[in-house]
Amino acid sequence: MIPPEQETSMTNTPANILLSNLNRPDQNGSVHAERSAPPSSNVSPCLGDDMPADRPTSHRSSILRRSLRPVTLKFEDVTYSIKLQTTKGGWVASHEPKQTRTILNGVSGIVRPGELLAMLGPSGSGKTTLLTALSGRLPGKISGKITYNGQHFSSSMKHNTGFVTQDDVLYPHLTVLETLTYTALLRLPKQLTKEEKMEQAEMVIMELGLTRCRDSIVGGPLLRGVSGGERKRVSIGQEMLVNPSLLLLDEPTSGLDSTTAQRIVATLRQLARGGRTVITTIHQPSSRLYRMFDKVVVLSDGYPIYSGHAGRVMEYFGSIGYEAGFNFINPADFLLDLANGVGPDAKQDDQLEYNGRLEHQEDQNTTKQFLISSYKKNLYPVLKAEIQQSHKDTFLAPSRTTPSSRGSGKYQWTTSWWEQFKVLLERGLKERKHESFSGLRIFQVLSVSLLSGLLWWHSDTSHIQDQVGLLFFFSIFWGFFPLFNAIFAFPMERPMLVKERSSGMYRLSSYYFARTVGDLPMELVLPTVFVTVSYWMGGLKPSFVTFALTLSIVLYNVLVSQGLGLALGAILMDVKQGTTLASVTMLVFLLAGGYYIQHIPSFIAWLKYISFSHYCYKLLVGVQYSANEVYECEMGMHCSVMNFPAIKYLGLDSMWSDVAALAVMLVGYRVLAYVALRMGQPH
Ligand SMILES: Nc1ncnc2c1ncn2[C@@H]1O[C@H](COP(=O)(O)OP(=O)(O)OP(=O)(O)O)[C@@H](O)[C@H]1O
Repeated sequence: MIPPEQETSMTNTPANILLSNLNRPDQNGSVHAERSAPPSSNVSPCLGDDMPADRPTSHRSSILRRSLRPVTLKFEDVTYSIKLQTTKGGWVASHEPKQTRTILNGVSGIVRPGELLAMLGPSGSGKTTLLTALSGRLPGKISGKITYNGQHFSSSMKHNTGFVTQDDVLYPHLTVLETLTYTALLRLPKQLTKEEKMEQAEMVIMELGLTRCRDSIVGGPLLRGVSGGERKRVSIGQEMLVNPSLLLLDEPTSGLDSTTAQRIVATLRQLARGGRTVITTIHQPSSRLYRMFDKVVVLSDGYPIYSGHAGRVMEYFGSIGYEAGFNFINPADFLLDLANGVGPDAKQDDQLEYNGRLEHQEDQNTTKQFLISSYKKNLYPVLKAEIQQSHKDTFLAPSRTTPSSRGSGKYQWTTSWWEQFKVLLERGLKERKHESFSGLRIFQVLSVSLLSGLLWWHSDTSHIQDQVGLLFFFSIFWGFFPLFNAIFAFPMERPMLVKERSSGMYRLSSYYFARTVGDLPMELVLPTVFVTVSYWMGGLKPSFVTFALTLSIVLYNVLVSQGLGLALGAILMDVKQGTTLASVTMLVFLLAGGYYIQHIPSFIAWLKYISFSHYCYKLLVGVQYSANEVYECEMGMHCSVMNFPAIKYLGLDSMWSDVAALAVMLVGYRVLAYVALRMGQPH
């Protein structure tokens, strides 16, 4: 540790600057008092709420105020490459070796509890990739070393980490309070009562200044809800509920006005001051924002050009020959120019002719190369020594993490399976009630049922062909409708599922059951209404038992068809592909069902055995007509309905095997959907 009085007498070499920077926070990672001064409070968030920093200390009793398990994050020589997809050759697989692109190249740094680190760099420089790597969510192999209190990323660390993605993944129809309450119910430990969890959600709302919009819906691209800044704070609040020791945020200020952006960064700084380690990527911070950062990592094409104390950045670049001059009041502008290879004296592109621009490009590359090699020569050795020194410290003085938060021991879910199921079910019903009970859907079903009732108005066995047609229509309509609705379920929910599962919020099985059960009421109410209307209007057998059996068969068919839709959605995870495949499938089922064609060549007749509509149709006909029933086959002549060609072709014996075939499909499609979902999910 360098005594402060010596700092000023040291020569301004880059290495010394960094050494003094790295030693600035005290052993516990707490940062200087002047840094924790409250941010300016001249603007009020969420229509005038107070910011957390403006609150008197009596409000600071919340769990948000102090981190329970401080985390020191160190990353050393982090390098990450991806294999580029080659599109050459169109449909034919290319045999050329896949090209590799290095996105991160030897990035190092250290962030202690109480510090706010910002990652800066031009678009595409690798900020998000680095942030994702630090959150333990980057797929593929990362070389280098990332440690959390000297340990590798573990499942308990995952639950101690908050990750706020650039795009807010929130349910648009839930209110701010509902969003945070459901998150609290799912993420807070079972030792807390439901009331205590709800209280925590209220507290987060207060802490993040969302009180006045607590009952407003969150909204989204197609639905007006709270403002972008408020939405961002809801996302931060969701992570804050678990009081994470490590909080990572991807561009939390993008798209926001400078005042809101400042408010969000001020909140982050407050959170850091509570003993958390906070890391954020940021695009174009103003000088006001920049002053709130403790540390910065500057990336240029995936290479670091600076990693250290934010306040010493000008000194460092000055010491290697890049003085900011008068143009740069904002250090972030200066850093971004450097990361783009533009020195302070360089002419801007708009001041150059075409040829000049080409030369300018070369100059930029030379500048970048120089900055990268300066980093390697001057900053990297000191940073490495610092990281290794603190490795030793970690070894000598075990960190304050609780035993359960270390190591890779098996993680216990915060809530029971049943609790997760109940909360997810309730949340799903609330979020989708608008969609399920939408007037359009009800109109669609009611109008079709009335129309079919009118078209088949009081048909009787003398028009047996028409009656059988109505039963076939039941099987096809209630094959199509639930299938297409179910295809949307998982692809549309995927971002939410990935986000919540990545933070270990719930088991996949509890989500899956809650989702499928939640869809049932509407999936079953609509066909019930439909069958009731068209059955009695259409003049089918006036027997309550036959009606009840007909309804049960249609509902059974709905469940099977919904299962196929869920499976297609989960396998393809793409609505367009899913609906295309579903329409082909239903067309095949329609043609092979046994109504339109009764002389299908034997080599393709097996198609009907994979069609649930065929089984449904067969069962519907089977319950409608009994063996001793007759119909008028010719003028004055009566024949057994069992000899009616369409019914004879079906062969109404062995109806239990049809029920069994549908049961196999009912279970099989759902298991398939679950397996597909599990294979595509983070564990
Ligand atoms: N899976 C991937 N496939 C192809 N390219 C990728 C992939 N992931 C990242 N990249 C590329 O890596 C580079 C860094 O991406 P990253 O998103 O980390 O940049 P960024 O600095 O966060 O950019 P921005 O500020 O625009 O969000 C980009 O050029 C991006 O196109």
